[in-house]
Amino acid sequence: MTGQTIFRVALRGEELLNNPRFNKGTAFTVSERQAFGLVGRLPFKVNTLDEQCERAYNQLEARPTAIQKNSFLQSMKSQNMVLYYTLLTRHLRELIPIIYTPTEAVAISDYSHLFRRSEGLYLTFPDQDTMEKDFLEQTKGKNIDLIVCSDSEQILGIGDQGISSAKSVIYSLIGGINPAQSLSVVLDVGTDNEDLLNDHLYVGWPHKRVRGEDYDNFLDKFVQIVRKHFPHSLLHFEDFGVTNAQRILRHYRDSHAIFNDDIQGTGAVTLACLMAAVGVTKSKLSEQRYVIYGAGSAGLGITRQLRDAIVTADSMPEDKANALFYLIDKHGLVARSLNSANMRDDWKDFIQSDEEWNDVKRNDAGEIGLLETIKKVKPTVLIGCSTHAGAFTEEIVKAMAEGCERPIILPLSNPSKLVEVDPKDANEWTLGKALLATGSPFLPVKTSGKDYIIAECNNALIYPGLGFGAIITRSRLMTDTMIIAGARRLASLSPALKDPDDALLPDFADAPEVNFEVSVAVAEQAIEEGVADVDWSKEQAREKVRQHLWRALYGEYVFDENGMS
Ligand SMILES: NC(=O)C1=CN([C@@H]2O[C@H](COP(=O)(O)OP(=O)(O)OC[C@H]3O[C@@H](n4cnc5c(N)ncnc54)[C@H](O)[C@@H]3O)[C@@H](O)[C@H]2O)C=CC1
Ligand SMILES: CC(=O)C(=O)O
Ligand SMILES: [Mg+2]
Repeated sequence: MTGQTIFRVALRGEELLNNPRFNKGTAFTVSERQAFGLVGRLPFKVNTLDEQCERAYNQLEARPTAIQKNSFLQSMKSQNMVLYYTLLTRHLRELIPIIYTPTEAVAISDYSHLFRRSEGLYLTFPDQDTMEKDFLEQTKGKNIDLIVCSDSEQILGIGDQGISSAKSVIYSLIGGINPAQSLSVVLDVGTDNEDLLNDHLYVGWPHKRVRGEDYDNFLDKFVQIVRKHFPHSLLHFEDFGVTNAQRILRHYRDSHAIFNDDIQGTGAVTLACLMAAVGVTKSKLSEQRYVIYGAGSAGLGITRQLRDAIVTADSMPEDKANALFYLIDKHGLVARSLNSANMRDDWKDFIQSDEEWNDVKRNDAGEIGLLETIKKVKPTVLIGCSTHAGAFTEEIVKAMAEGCERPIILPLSNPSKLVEVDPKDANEWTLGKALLATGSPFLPVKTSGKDYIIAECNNALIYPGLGFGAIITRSRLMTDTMIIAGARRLASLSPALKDPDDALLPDFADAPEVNFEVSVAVAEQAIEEGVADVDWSKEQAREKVRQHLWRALYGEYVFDENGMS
């Protein structure tokens, strides 16, 4: 798209200025002001987008705290979308941590207090009888390609509303998905967070979380509405609780293009990160021993993703590949002896037999902890998805370093305050030997005078590209092989492949280019395996992705009463 693109717009006057999608503020030209009844509604000066960005950035900079900057940007999003996305694009590296992790976690945890304006669709349990009507009200006349929904149970480990819209922004900013063609949805089935239930300003449904059959029926109603009205859409699930995430993905993924970001997005970005790490250590994924600390949606998603990659790429039988993984959750090592109430069905492929662990110290409850596991297993890879801040202590990190030359340590819990180990400490304790990546952004660290860049292993580095690849090919499904194709492409862009001391993953400043490549890889794979519904070939994927990338540009408006509104 260029600045000359013409949009036929049906809105005039206040309505146009109040519509964030079409509002240009002081950038409306003189002729547009005349045609759209804006002459007296705007100050004299016509600004360029550059001038608007400069002013907005100065205002943003004047806000002293990250959360104030976040609120400012949130307001800007509801006033002028092009300006919002342009500003973010121009200051990507600086502003992603403001609109996404870690600051967004603060905004989400204070959602009801910071609330100014609704975004997307709110579907609430007691209103389920009108769900389809409410859905159609919101999507009338729209061509929706992407639906991002969350039931808010596991929002960045803190539990409140507001994540769907933040994840949608990343899709547009990094992935090039037109925000007019995406819909963010809050599925409000209550909350078990007592603080929220007792907060008279809480904007959600103040009720204990609905579970069991009632929950399943509510969710099913929503999924069937999506399938009926937007059969080619991608349905993105975000931050569902651990008892629902995997179950729901399994239930629906063979009938619609479903994507669970915490399971599959995190699995994919971590697979890419580890492909790069084993490139540095000149070994194979199948030659590692993995300890996964926190075996919930993300931890188990990563485990399965890695296991599947080992089975396909390294031709290892599945049971042998399963045996490379040691899961640890709240009750210690996942072993046969674990009390059945603390065991989860999803862990069944990775349960340790008790005989092998007879010689290992257990706590009073008979559980085996992380340190004991590391001492016995001598893992080469330690991944944290536990929300347990500081769990990787000096003793644990040093034990990792004793067991292998270059321990790969990925403390992935978000936001930053929940990280299992500060990368600076892990780097120091291992004298710079550890290969590190975190879930939230961290500054480079210096050990023995040398700078180490800490890669951000966050699903946002890959999910926009995975999604766009599926959308552009109108894929019926989001298959494992499409996800692996995206992960491989991401891994091939790792800076560490050129310089082993560089970051394991590309920088977020390069996220748009990286996701472009991921989209192409996913689109090629979707066509190759026959889940795509397009009449162009795999060879055309790169050009098609390029043509369809959305960019924030004003274009030129012509009034047309039958135009866009
Ligand atoms: N870097 C990234 O891209 C991503 C990071 N995450 C982060 O990972 C963390 C977990 O997220 P989800 O898997 O979605 O949550 P989840 O609730 O599905 O899983 C958390 C797991 O950790 C376990 N756990 C809790 N306390 C523990 C402890 N003290 N020791 C061992 N295990 C413990 C829980 O029982 C549960 O199985 C969050 O902080 C989240 O922000 C999640 C998705 C993506
Ligand atoms: C990144 C992400 O999806 C999470 O922390 O839940
Ligand atoms: Mg998440």
